[in-house]
Amino acid sequence: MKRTRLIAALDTQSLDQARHWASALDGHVDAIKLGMEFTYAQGFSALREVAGRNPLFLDLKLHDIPNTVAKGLSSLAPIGASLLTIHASGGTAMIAAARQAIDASYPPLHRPVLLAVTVLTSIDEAALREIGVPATPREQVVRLGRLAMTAGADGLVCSAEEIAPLRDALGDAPVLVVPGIRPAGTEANDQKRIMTPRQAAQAGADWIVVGRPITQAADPAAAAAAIQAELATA
Ligand SMILES: O=C(O)c1cc(=O)[nH]c(=O)n1[C@@H]1O[C@H](COP(=O)(O)O)[C@@H](O)[C@H]1O
Repeated sequence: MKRTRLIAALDTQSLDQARHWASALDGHVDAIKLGMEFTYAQGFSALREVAGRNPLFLDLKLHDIPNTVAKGLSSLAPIGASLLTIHASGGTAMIAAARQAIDASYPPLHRPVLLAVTVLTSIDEAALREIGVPATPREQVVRLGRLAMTAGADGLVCSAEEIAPLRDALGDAPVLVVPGIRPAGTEANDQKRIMTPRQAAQAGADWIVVGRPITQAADPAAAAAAIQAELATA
């Protein structure tokens, strides 16, 4: 069975903090995720420095009209990210424009994995209803996942609860990236749809994304190593 890989989400505004975490985690994680908190505070030039030799997951969750998303993605090409995010709820035209922009702007051997975020892991059924979506998270994730893959995404961001229904609906094709991961005994924080690293690996996640359970641990490297051990024995 394929190995589930670990992405550490380094959510901070501080360059020193991000550098410190990245160096402590070197060799313990398979990729580094930097998102809007870090990028808005430190700018794009700091991204590569922090990721170092690790693959960079640049998580900016683009969601706009198709032309703006396409041009935004082509502006990101020089950074050389390995994974990028857009919101699946931007719809077919936006996702197709993102696909075209990636194919046109990135060298074929260095194309990032284009991930469509389905339903955020901080959203539950009540929150979906509040925004006018009369579906369970699982139903909505499968609906958006199918739409996004048909429109040209390479993969999907979902919670571990939706891995099995997505595999049933779409097979092995989508790269599944799974946040909302909480090792046993850690705080949920603002996450609603959570599972342990082991559960996500057993369900078939390609990558798990872990932020605070690593970065807020007394020893982040030890926390990451413990998660890797859990993945290896899942
Ligand atoms: O796209 C993401 O990475 C993402 C999607 C999602 O649905 N939920 C989610 O938590 N994330 C990101 O994954 C990370 C989770 O962080 P922790 O909750 O601290 O483990 C954060 O950086 C979020 O921005």
